[in-house]
Amino acid sequence: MSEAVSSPETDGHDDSLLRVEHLSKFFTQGGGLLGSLVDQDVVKAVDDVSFDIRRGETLGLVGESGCGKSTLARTVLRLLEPTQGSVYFKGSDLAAMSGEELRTMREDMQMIFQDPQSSLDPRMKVGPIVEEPMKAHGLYTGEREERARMLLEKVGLDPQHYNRYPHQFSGGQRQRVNLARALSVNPDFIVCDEPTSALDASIQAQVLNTMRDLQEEFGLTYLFISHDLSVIRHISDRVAVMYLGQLVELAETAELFENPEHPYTEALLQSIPVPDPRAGGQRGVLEGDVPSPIDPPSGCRFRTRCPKLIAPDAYDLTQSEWEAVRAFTRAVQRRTFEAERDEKIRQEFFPDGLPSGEPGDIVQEAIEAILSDDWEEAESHVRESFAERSVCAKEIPEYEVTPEYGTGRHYAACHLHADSLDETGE
Ligand SMILES: Nc1ncnc2c1ncn2[C@@H]1O[C@H](COP(=O)(O)OP(=O)(O)OP(=O)(O)O)[C@@H](O)[C@H]1O
Repeated sequence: MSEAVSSPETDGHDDSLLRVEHLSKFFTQGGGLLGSLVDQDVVKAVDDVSFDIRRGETLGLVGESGCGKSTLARTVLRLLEPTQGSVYFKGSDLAAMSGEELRTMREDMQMIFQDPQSSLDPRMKVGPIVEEPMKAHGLYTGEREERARMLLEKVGLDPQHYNRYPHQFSGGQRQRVNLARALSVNPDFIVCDEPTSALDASIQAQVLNTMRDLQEEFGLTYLFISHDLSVIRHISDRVAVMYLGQLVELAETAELFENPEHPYTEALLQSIPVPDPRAGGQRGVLEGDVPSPIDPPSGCRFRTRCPKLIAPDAYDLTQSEWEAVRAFTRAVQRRTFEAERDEKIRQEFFPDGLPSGEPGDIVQEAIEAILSDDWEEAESHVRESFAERSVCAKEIPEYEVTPEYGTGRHYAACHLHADSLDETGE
């Protein structure tokens, strides 16, 4: 099992601006009539996440809705108290900071949200909106208006717009106002949470380009969150992929897109809509629902949806036998076929015959349970006998693989890389 240093990219680069170590954020919800602790559910929104962000880079964070991206961002900024773990910003542990120290540090860490409409006070003119953080931090006294006008121009607006109200701007322009506002206190680090998701594609590209120009001019470092892989590819130097509260892959952008090493990343990439569907782009490769973060799967969290689940060592199955067993197991779990004759089920899933020995007996018993309409029995039998005996269910994967593109490190949390030379945690 890996140790603290083994998680992705936490090897303390000298140029790290931010280092996140084993960070977790759990929420408790529910509770019985008497609010008893026993009945409360613990939502593991972020669970043991480690990475670093280097000065001047953009780290993209991508994953499906609900995987914990926003919670991670807020916990990194300590807008939410971490349940466990540490965040080092410029080498200092944010958790150990007092109120005043944290306040000063916050000047350097700003956040931009998705919906520019709701984050701008409709009753305030944009000039004072941009000046607000300067006031709050007691900065640039006597020169705030001048600075606000300068920043409006830098983000691509007219300095004369200083006296306009938010409703007089388009969505893209409002997001530019937000950018100016975030920049007003001269931060080093900006967390951008889906900043362009509410915008049309062409406007989105313009705002992203402005963000890149500003990054260069002001020496900014971004953590850029999006569920949209094309946006992530456009803006990021490195990309972290998140699934069910954990990072599953982290690599330089070209490496991640050209050489994805985690089945979840592969599935995400294959589900990007292709401009011409007749060109043969695959769709719908991500089967099934994301499990609940209250009771996530053991071992690899993606295993319950993984098309590459590894065969249990306990059985001596050929690759094609295992593929048939795996397809049967998934179909039983999802009840995607009719309970008809024994022969018909065998024909559909095992046209070359059942595997010999114990695995074959298990499949036969599951088929019999299905024919007696006891799907639950069949489901638990195949789950306990196959899925839960896989290394994917038994061990948490943490590996480093050799990159094909670039020179950066490539972290891939998948047991398929157990043979990889650079296994972490040794
Ligand atoms: N305050 C809270 N109390 C309980 N559960 C929460 C709370 N905030 C978030 N969650 C849960 O934590 C998980 C992660 O949510 P989060 O909003 O961080 O995901 P996300 O990846 O940012 O999703 P989206 O892209 O939809 O914003 C979800 O299951 C969510 O329901």
